[in-house]
Amino acid sequence: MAKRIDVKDLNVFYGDFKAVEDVTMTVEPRSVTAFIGPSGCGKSTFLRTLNRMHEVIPGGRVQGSVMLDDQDLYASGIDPVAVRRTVGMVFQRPNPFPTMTIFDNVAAGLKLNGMRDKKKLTERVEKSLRGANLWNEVKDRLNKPGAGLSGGQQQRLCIARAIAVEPQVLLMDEPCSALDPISTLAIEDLVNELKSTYTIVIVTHNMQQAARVSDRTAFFNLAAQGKPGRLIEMDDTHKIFSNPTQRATEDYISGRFG
Ligand SMILES: Nc1ncnc2c1ncn2[C@@H]1O[C@H](COP(=O)(O)OP(=O)(O)OP(=O)(O)O)[C@@H](O)[C@H]1O
Repeated sequence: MAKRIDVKDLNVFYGDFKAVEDVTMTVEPRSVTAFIGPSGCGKSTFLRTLNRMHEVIPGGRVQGSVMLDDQDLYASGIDPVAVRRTVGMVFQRPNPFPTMTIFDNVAAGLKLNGMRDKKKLTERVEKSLRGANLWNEVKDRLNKPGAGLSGGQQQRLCIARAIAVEPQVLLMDEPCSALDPISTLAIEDLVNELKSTYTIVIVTHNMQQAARVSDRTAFFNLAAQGKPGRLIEMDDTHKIFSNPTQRATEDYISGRFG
């Protein structure tokens, strides 16, 4: 199910402003790739190009190609909504649909895709909640609002919602930044489990988190204020954190800037 992502010569714009320049990278299936780098270097912007979410921002456009296995996501005739189904996303702040029940939060995407059979819906909701390590905590209150859960539970609910529609890739944009350390560890454990099924890309400001959860790490940086962000170095995570090739990477991971 998991897919490989091949990005080639990607430039990303907001109107006339080039936010990210010339990124070429490969993300391997069934692995976790972390994006790190100082604030404003374009990690989130670049992440959103991987499921065509960038273009929902007025003026948002890209040049270059993003291949999911052998399909070019930006080829003419590709439906961006179908892309977002295949490449799911989890955001910084848990954002369950506040008035919906826990069950309906997970079932929403399935219903949108036309699944009506109650038994099938129930099975898929349970499977997704189990997959997100939330089932045991919520199985007795599926009909209560999602907004009544703790922050960490809400984020796992959002992960359950994302995996319910069976995506092949999961993009996570600082998924733990609003969570306490215990919930953060729960999400990290979950990421570790999910990578046997999905290709996962995670943006994080937390170096220890990148070192703990990822197989590969990509370091982005700005050449200067007002210049576009660039991919400086991408390698196995242990190599990036122990013996990076680029001076800027070493300075960043050792806390000398950023
Ligand atoms: N909606 C937008 N319209 C115009 N410019 C934007 C928009 N969103 C982001 N930018 C700009 O694009 C550049 C990259 O921003 P982005 O949020 O991708 O960086 P980031 O590395 O994810 O930062 P952070 O770590 O602080 O979240 C920045 O210069 C930012 O000001």
